[in-house]
Amino acid sequence: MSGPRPVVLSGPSGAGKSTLLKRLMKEYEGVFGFSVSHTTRNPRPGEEDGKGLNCLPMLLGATLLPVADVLSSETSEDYHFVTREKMQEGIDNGEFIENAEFSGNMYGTSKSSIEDVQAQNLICILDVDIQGVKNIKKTDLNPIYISIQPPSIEILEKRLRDRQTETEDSLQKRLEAARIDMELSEEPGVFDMVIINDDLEEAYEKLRSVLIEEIEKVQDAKK
Ligand SMILES: Nc1ncnc2c1ncn2[C@@H]1O[C@H](COP(=O)(O)OP(=O)(O)OP(=O)(O)O)[C@@H](O)[C@H]1O
Ligand SMILES: Nc1nc2c(ncn2[C@@H]2O[C@H](COP(=O)(O)O)[C@@H](O)[C@H]2O)c(=O)[nH]1
Repeated sequence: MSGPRPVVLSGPSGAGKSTLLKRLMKEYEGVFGFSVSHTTRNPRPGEEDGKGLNCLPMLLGATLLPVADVLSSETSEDYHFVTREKMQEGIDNGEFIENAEFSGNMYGTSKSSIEDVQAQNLICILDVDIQGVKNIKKTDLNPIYISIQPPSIEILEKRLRDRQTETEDSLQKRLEAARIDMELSEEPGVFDMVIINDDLEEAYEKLRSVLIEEIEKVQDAKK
């Protein structure tokens, strides 16, 4: 796959990946494109099918999505919402670069979601769980791996509860997955950078600084 080096953002659900991403993509318009994943989970209020944070208006099927609409979305990085049958069919047909079961639902990155972004010479951002990280490491994608971590499991729980997107069952599953994720993120060599998202400004600056070289390459290529 060609184009600028992709970026994999991982970390527990509720750690703040979407919040940081949204800000990054707003500051660097025309530099990043979001790889829109598939999932079998139900859409949250405000989420739309197939809407990704792309800094150019994005042609998805017949729908041209204005940047302003995408940036105003609370959750910001929507999915292709599909049934288990449809998702399994795509996996069996080799359409996915990686897929995983998370909190009782299937999630996966299709090859075409990455290719669509790379075709525009944008930095492709993938937001995946730790299983996705492990599976992407077996491919030739060669992304920059960044983990966003919460300051503690207690703060993570509060953020997830305050977000009001999860049932109690889903919240408990996410916290369980978060404990594993937090441990694995400490293993040397898994991530190029681990960012503790305590103070949002500080976390954002760290994210920006680790990506600035790649961002400038894309900006220079556009000149
Ligand atoms: N530094 C921070 N301080 C306080 N609250 C934060 C901070 N960063 C994010 N939040 C809040 O925490 C909640 C979870 O953040 P966000 O939705 O960005 O997490 P996420 O990692 O993208 O989760 P998921 O993987 O489930 O999509 C949001 O309500 C967000 O506003
Ligand atoms: N392995 C993959 N994980 C993914 C993908 N898309 C999202 N995710 C991760 O799922 C959880 C939950 O997301 P939510 O939107 O339901 O809160 C979160 O950790 C994401 O990083 C994917 O394509 N593959």
